[in-house]
Amino acid sequence: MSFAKVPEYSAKHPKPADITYEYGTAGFRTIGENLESTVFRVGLLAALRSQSKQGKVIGVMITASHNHERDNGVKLIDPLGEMLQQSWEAYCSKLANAASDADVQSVLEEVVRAENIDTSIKAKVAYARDTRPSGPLLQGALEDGLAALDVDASNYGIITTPQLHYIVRCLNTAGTAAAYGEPSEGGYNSKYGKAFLRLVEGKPKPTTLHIDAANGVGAPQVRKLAQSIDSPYFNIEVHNHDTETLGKLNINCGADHVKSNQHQPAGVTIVPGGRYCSFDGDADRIVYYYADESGHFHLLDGDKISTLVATYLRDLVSEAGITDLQVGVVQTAYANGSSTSYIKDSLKLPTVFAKTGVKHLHHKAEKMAIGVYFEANGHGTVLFNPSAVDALTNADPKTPAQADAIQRLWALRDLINESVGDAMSDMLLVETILICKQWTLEQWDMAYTDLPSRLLKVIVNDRSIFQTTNAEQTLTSPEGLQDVVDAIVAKFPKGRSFVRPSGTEDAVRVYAEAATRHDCDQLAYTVAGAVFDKAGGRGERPAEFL
Ligand SMILES: CC(=O)N[C@H]1[C@@H](OP(=O)(O)O)O[C@H](CO)[C@@H](O)[C@@H]1O
Ligand SMILES: [Mg+2]
Repeated sequence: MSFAKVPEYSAKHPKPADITYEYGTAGFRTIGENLESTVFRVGLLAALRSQSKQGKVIGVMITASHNHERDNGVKLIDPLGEMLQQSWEAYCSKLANAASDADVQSVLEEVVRAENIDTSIKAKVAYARDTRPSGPLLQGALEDGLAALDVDASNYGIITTPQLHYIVRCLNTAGTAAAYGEPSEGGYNSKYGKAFLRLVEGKPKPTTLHIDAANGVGAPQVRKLAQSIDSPYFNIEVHNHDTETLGKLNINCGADHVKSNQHQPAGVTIVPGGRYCSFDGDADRIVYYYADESGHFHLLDGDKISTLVATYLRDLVSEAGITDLQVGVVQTAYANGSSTSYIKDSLKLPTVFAKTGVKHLHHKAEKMAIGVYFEANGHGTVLFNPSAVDALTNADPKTPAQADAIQRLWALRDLINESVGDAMSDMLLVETILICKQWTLEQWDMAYTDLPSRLLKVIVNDRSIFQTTNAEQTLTSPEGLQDVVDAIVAKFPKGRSFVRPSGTEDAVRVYAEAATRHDCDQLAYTVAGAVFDKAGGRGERPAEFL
C-alpha cells in the first residue's frame, strides 16, 4: 500500500481550522457537517488497523446514537466486534487534528512505524450508518478514505450499531471453531431468533411488547427481526418508527430520554398491564417500563436488566450442577445504590465498578467467568469467558434437569450478542426470562426498590479541568471541589453524589441519589450549584430546588 493518493483525496475533505477533535467515550461525536474530514481520516486509520491485525476486518460505524439528529459520530470496531483498542484512540485524535494534508500523511507514517505495520497486507473494512441526514455525506467521506488506501471495503447499509459489531465478529471468525454466524442482517435475525424460540417454545405466550424505536434505525430492523422470528412469542408493536421525517430522531422519545426524564416517551400511550420498552437512536441501549394500577410510571433500567439476567444465569448454573462457574456483575458509579446492595447482599454475587463507557465495563466483565455488564442507561451484555465455555463443555449432567439447564445455558449464549450491548438481543434475553418465569414487568420490578436518583448537566468554561479517580467517583481536580461535594453529601441520609466530565458532550455531569425524592433533588442541585460556582459555570446556574 502506498500513501500516494492520500493528499489528493484528503484535499477533498479539509479539516475545519477552528475545531479540535477527540476520540471520546464512544468515538468522535459532534455536529454532523463538522465531521467530514474526521470520517475520511477514520477510513485511513481503519485500513492501518486492519493491516496491524494481519488483514482482519475492521468495522466503521457512523452514528451519534441518542444524541441530537444534527449530530453525528464515527467509531472503529476491532476484529471480535469489540470497541477499538484504547491505545489506538490517541492515533485517531492525532490524525483527526492533523492540520494539513501533508500532516495527515506524516501521522499515518508515524502510526506505521510505531505499530510496525506491514503495509503490503490487503486491508479490509466493513462499514454502516444509522438514519441521520448527515449519514450519506459522511459515508462518502469514509469511502474516499478507504479508496485512498485501496481497501477491500463492504458497505452494510443502514443497520444498528450492534448489528455491525456482530457482522465484524462473524467475518473474522468464519470457518473457525469460534464461528459466530452468517455475516449479514439476515444471519443476525436468524441466529438470535432461533436461539430465542429454542428457549421459549412450549411456554405460555406473552402479551404484546410495545417498542419505542426513537424514530431511529431500530424501527425497521426490529420489524425485520419480528418477520424472521414469525411467532406469537414475539408479538410486537413498534412506535416512533418514523425515520423519514426530519427532526424526529430521539426527540422526546428513546431510551436515553426515558431514562433521563423517568417518564414515558411521546408517541406511546401506556396503560396498566401493558409491556413497554425503548431503544436509543442506534439500538444499542434498551430500557423497559410500565404503569402500575394507579397509572404511575415505573422504569426498569440497565440495573434492573442486569440483576434479572444475573439472577437467571446464577440459578441456571446451579440447576446445571456446575459448582465452579461464577457469575459476576460489572456496573458503573451511575448504578442505583439499591441495585448494588441487592447484587451483593441478596444475590451474593461479586460486583465491581468500572469507568463510564461500555469499553471499560467490557474489559472488566472479560475477567469474570460469566460477566454481566450494564450501564444504568440500558447498554450492556453478558460475556462467557473461555473458562465458562470449558465448564459447559466438560459438564457431566447427572439428571435430565441438569442436562436441560446446560442446554439452556448454551442457547442463552447464542441469544446474547457478546460483541457489544445490543437492544434487540437484550430484548430477546429479557423476554426469554420473563416468559420462562411467567413474570409481568411489575413482578420483575419487585426484586428491589430504586433509590430516587437525579442526573444533571452543568455547562462550564473548560471541562478538561475536571479529573477523577476511584472509578470516576472522586474528583482530583479542580482542587478542593471534592471536599465541598463530600460536605454536602454528608447532610443527606443515604446520600451519594459524584461529578465527572462527560466524554460525549461539552458538559460536566452531576449524579445524586438519596433516601427521598426531595432530598435527592436538593442534593443534586446543591452539588450542581457548587460546581457551577467553583469551576467556571456558564449560562444559567442550576437552581431548580434552591
Ligand atoms: C451518564 C451516562 O449515561 N453517560 C453515557 C454517555 O457518556 P458520557 O461520558 O457521560 O457523556 O454516553 C456514553 C456513550 O453512549 C455512555 O456509554 C455513557 O453511559
Ligand atoms: Mg446508542
